[in-house]
Order: sequence, then structure tokens, then C-alpha cells
Amino acid sequence: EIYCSGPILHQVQAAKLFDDDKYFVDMKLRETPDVVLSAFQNLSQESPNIPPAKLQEFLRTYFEKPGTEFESWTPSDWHDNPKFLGGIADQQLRSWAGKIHQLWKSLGRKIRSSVEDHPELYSQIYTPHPVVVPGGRFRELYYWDSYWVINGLLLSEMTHTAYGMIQNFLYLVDRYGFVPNGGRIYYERRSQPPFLTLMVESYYQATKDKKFLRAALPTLEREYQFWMQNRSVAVRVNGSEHKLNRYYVQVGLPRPESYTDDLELAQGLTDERKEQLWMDLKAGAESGWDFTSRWYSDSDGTLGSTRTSQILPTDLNALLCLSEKTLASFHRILGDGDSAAQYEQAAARRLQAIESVLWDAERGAWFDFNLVTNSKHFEFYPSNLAPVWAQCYSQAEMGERAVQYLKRSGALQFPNGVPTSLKESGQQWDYPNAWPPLQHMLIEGLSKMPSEEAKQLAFDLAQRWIKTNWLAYMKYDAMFEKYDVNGDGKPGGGGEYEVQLGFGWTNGVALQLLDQYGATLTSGSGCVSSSLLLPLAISAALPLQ
Ligand SMILES: OC[C@H]1O[C@H](O[C@H]2O[C@H](CO)[C@@H](O)[C@H](O)[C@H]2O)[C@H](O)[C@@H](O)[C@@H]1O
Repeated sequence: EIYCSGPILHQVQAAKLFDDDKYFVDMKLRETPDVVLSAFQNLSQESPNIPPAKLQEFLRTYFEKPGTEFESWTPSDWHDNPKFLGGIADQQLRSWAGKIHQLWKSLGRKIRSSVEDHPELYSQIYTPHPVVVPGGRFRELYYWDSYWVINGLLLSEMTHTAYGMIQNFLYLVDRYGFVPNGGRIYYERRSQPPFLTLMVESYYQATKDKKFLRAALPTLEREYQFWMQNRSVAVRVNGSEHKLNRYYVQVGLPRPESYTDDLELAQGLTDERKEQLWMDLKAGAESGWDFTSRWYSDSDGTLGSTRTSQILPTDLNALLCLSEKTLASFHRILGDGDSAAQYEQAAARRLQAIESVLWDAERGAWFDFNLVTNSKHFEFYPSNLAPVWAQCYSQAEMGERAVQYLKRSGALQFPNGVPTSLKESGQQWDYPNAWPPLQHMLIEGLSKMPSEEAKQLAFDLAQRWIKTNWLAYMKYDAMFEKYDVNGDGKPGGGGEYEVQLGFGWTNGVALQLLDQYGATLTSGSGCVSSSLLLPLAISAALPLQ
């Protein structure tokens, strides 16, 4: 009634007392909700539209500034020389990687026990283990960001911190049946791209801890069931019915953390259309792509035409296909062949659905499917290659055709990364922004393909991305949540908030690329460690196709 809906939220946000709507909903209560609500009621009786000065005074009396829910914490497993640093040949890049590794200390947070004892005073959701947060206005844990954070932590040999983060997500599934978007109660009715199974896979590959796997598996299956029961739809194509997944949130209210944006966007609509728009904006937040022309109902649309729930996304379905294969492999490792076979069948069914509904033989790639128009969206998004990343396609030729599609798409013409789309909508998940998770999925997918051409392209994109991150770090002494594909080392922009620094997934992706391609990536400074020159010389001598 205070953080998610109701008159306090409405009046405080509508008065625009803070630059960012998220500020108010992250504040802590000084008194119990009952006391705060009745004080507000008394104030409203004096005048229903409370003047800003009175609202400020009310906030000073009953709220504390955000951030008091955390205590200072330094990860106990941080040490200054993880092995992977030694594999980075370029000395400038190696020293920069060391600085990124240091950033884990400043992004670590431990939630105070008072949040567990008095949850009613906080919007923060209590989780038992410390977390690494994205940074900036994103003070709390975020679901899909954490996949790249955890991969980075594992390279930094911070296995215990990574373990704690995964335990938090398992705890959240046990509590809610799914993982909320982030660690705040205003996020608790929507999720984000479901990466938990892949987080467990990363941890298992790093530790081979079967006991951990056995304990985690029932919770992973519970999360999978949530997506199948609440986020799937049947779609009929060419006379056959298929089941695929979508983002879908049945809460027809403005997002509390972006309340005035949502309110203003819905002005003039009927109540029914308002509710529909707000549900689709929340589904957009659930997709992690908030916001983008990808979710507009037509190609000339604007943010108001966002219809996320009517679209079957390629990347969500590729991710679930990979999750099904991973769950099957977990059951095999633990000796349960029957359960493994069930997940293998689920993956095979999904593969068939992806190929029947999303694959386009003419263009040679996969495209989102619109349930209203019963047609595919043919615009370019890096997600059109997500099945390559998930290795979820039946014929090698499809992967190779997707590489040719990428080359023809026009998305490779930018020296600083692959843009999120080729459309400049002003939204942050569109051109000219490039985002770390999308670069990583593209590069990882291409690097796993058999052809030399795809592998070389993967390296080329890794080099572009590292150069962008490195140049921005040189200019601003910071890592950003997103970058602009135009301009060397330029942070991204657009959308509803200022570009943020920190930054969890950026650091994780940079470390992964520096680890994977450390012997050959360059900063352009020419300072290469002599002990690594030999392998570098050998790889440089290899003929490239
Ligand atoms: O406050 C606006 C939105 O902010 C978040 O989304 C963005 O940041 C997240 C954290 O890095 C990231 O996971 C997401 O992909 C970004 O678009 C938040 O997740 C949204 O729910 C929120 O409305």
C-alpha cells in the first residue's frame, strides 16, 4: 500500500520531488506502515492535494533515504591475483582486468538483519547471502544481470560469493515460485529472463559439486514449471499446434519505480487500454529489454504501442531450450535417466516449435512471432541469433545461414559493438546502444560454431567490445551498463534514466572475453607481455578465411 500502489505512492511520485521515481520507492520507513498510512490520511483530510512542501515534510518525518538497508561488506573470498589475469597478453588490458576484478569489492552488498526482522519497514526483499549489485540506481540484486556477474566472479575465483548469490535465487524461488525481476517488493510480480539454471551450470562446471547440484535441482524444476504454467501459449502454424513462451505480467498498474513515466504515457486512454499498456510495459521489464521498438505492435509504433505479451521472443525460447537441455544433463549426472529423458523430450518439442514458428528459411535466421498478426517481425535484433548461442537448431546449415544473415544485416558496420536494433527510437534497448549480455551471447554463439569464419567473427566482435569498454574506462575511469556503437568509448543513453556506472554485467562480460581471448586481444597500445608472445605469434601466423 505504500511502495506498490495507493495514495502515498501516487501523490509523492506525481509531485516529482526527486529526479528519479525509483528514489522514493527505495526509501525506508521510520514507523510501521499503519502509522505512516494514518498520518498520511490525516494530512489528506487537511487538503486532498497535498502541497509539495507538506509532502517533503511528511517524507522527512516518516522516511529515511535509500541505502540504509545495507551494511558495508567486503567479500571474504576476494584475493588480488586470480589465475586468469596471467593469460592476458596485452599489459594494458591485463592491468585493466585487475581493476575490473577490484570492482567486485565496491559492488558487494550485505543486507542488514533488521530487514529480515522488520520487512514491513523496507521495500528491500531480504535474501540470506551477500550480493553483487549492478551499481548506480540499481542498488539491489537483479535477476538476469547476475548470470554475467556470477560468471565473472567464478573467473575471479570468488566461488563462495557466487555460491551465495545462487543460494539467494533458490531462496527466492522457494518463496515466490519464481525469481522476481530484482530485490524489491515492487518487482515481486514479474520476473526477468530465467537464467538460474545456467547460473547453476556455470557453478557446477567450476566446482563439480554434485551435492550442490542435487540440492538445487528441485528448485530449478519449480522455476521451470512456473514458466511453463504461467508464461506459455499454444500457437497454431501450418495446421500444427506448438507451445512456446512469452513475457506476461498481469498487473495493470504503473511501475512504482517509473510511476510518472507510465502515468504520463497512458494519459487519455480508456481504463481498459491503460491497464493493458501497463501490463505490457511490465512484461517489457520482465523481458529485460525495457524498452524497445522490438515490443511495439507495428513498425511505425511508439512506446505507447508496446504489446510485449503478444510476441513470442526468439531469445526467451532459445534460453528455455538450453535450460531444458541443461536440466536433462543435471539429471544424467545425478543418475536419473527417466527424468533426463523427459527434459530431452521437452527440448526436442521446443526445437520443433522454434523451427516451425520462428525460423525463416528465406532469410536464414529466427524472428519473433506476433500472435496478433500471426506473422514474424523481420527487423534486425541480436536476439535473432539466440538459437545459435543456445545451440538449439537441428541442422548445421541453419547456423551457417544465420552467420550469413548477420553479415548481410548491416549490424556489423559499427566498430564499437553490435547495436540492439537498427532503429533509433530513443529507447535504451534500440540503436545506437549496445548491451553487454547481447554482445556476449552473440560472441559465445559464434565462437562455438565449427566454421573458421564464425570463429573469426566472434573474435572480431570481442575485440570491438573490449576496445569500447577499455576506451570508455580510459576516458571516464568507469564501466557503464551500456555503450553507444558510434564514437570510441562512448556510454549509451536514451530511455527513462541516466546511463549507470558500476557495472555488474559489463564487468562480468569483459572478464569473460579477456579470459577467452586474452592471448590475442589488444588495447592498441602495443604493450604485450613477452611470456605470451609465442602463442600470439603462432595464432597471428594462422591463415584466416
Ligand atoms: O527503472 C526502470 C527499469 O530498470 C531496470 O531495467 C534496466 O536495468 C536492469 C538492471 O541492470 C536490467 O536488468 C534491465 O535489463 C534494464 O533494462 C529494471 O529491471 C526494470 O524492471 C525497471 O522498470
